[in-house]
Amino acid sequence: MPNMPNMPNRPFLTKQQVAKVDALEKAYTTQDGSYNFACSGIYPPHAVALDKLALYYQKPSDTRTRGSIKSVTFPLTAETAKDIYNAGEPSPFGRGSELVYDQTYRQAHELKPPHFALTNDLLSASGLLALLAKKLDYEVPLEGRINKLNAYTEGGFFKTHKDTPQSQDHIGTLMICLPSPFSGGALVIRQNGSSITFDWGKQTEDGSFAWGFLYSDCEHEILPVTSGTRITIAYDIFLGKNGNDFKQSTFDTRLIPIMKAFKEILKPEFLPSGGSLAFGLTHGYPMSYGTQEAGLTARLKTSDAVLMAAINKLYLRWDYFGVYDYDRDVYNDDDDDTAAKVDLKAKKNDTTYRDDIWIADDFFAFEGEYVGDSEGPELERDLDLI
Ligand SMILES: O=C(O)CCC(=O)C(=O)O
Ligand SMILES: [Fe+2]
Repeated sequence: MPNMPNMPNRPFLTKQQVAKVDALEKAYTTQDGSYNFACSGIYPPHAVALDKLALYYQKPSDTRTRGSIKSVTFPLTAETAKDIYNAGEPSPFGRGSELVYDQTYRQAHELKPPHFALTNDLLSASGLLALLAKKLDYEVPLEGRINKLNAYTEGGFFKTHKDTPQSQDHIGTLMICLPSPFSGGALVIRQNGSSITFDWGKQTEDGSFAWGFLYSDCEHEILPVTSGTRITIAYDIFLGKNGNDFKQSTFDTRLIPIMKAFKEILKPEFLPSGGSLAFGLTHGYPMSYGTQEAGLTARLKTSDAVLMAAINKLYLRWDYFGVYDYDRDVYNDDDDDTAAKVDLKAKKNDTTYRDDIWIADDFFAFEGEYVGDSEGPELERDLDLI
C-alpha cells in the first residue's frame, strides 16, 4: 500500500491497564442490566381505541376490480386474518443489492401501502414514539414511517437477517403485532452474543396489540408459525430533526460509575507520557459512502450514547474515526515497513490485547478513513482534562 502514513504504535496493554479498561467497559455496557438493543411492550385494547379502529386492505392485483377493498375490525378472527394473508403477495427480501424471493429463506406474504391502511395512526394514537424515544434515551423526537404489513400463516418463517437501513437517520424497525389467533412465530433478536425473544401469540390473545423495536444492526428471525395467522405492521424508525446532542445540563445517574472508571484511567500512571484511548462502538451505524459523516453523536445508541455522555461530562477531548483494521488482514502479510507493530500470533495468545479498546501514541487518519464531524475538535494526542 503506497503512501500510507505511519500506522500508530499500538502497544499491548499491561495487566493493570486491562483491568482498568475492563472496569470502564463494564460500567458502560451493563448500565441498567437490561437488553439494550431491542425492547417491547403491550397495548391493551382500550389504549388504542379499538372500537374506532379498522384495517382496509386490497389484493394488489385486484386494484381494477370494483369492490376489491375490504375492511376488518379488531381483534381479527382466524378467518379475517387468513383473508389478509391471502390478499398479500409473497415477500421478497434484500440479498446484496437485489430483492429476491426464496421460499427456503422466507415464507411470508406482505402488503405495502397503498394496498392497506389503518383508520387511525396507531403510532400517534398510542404515544409509542414518545415512549420509545424515552426508553432508548434519545433527546430527539423519533419519526415512524409505515413500511409494510407482514403476514405468516402456519409453517411461515423468516430466517436470520438484518434489515437494510434506508438512510443515516434510520435507527431501526418497530413491529406492531395485530391481535389474531396464532401460535409460534416468535421474533428472536440477537446482538453481541445476547438474544431476546418476543413471543406475541399469547400476549395478544385478549385483543391487546404487542409492539417490539429492534435496532437495525441486530440480527433477527421469525420462528415458524405453528397455528393461525400472525400479522405485523412494520414501521421504519428515524431520528427526527431539531436534534440536540447530549445536554450537559441534565445529569444522568448512570454516568456515575462510568465517570468513576474514567477517573482511574486519567491517573498519570495509566498513560505516563500521554496518549490516546480508542473504543470500538458497541452498535453499528449506517454511513453514506464517500461523505463526511456529520452528527454521529446524536445517533449513538444506548451504551455508546452513555459512554459519549460521560466523556463530555468529563470534558475529555474526543473524535471519531472509521478504522480499517489493517493489522488484522492487509498488514499481516505485508513486509512494508509501515506495517503495524503488533505481532498477530502474539496478539491472539495474549489476554492483554483488546481488539475493541486501544491505546495508541498517535491517531491515524488517511484519505477516506476520517469520518469525524467536520466542525468537531482538532485531533488531539492527549487524553486531557481541560
Ligand atoms: O414479520 C415480522 O414481524 C418481522 C419481519 C422482518 O423482520 C422484516 O420484514 O424485516
Ligand atoms: Fe427484519
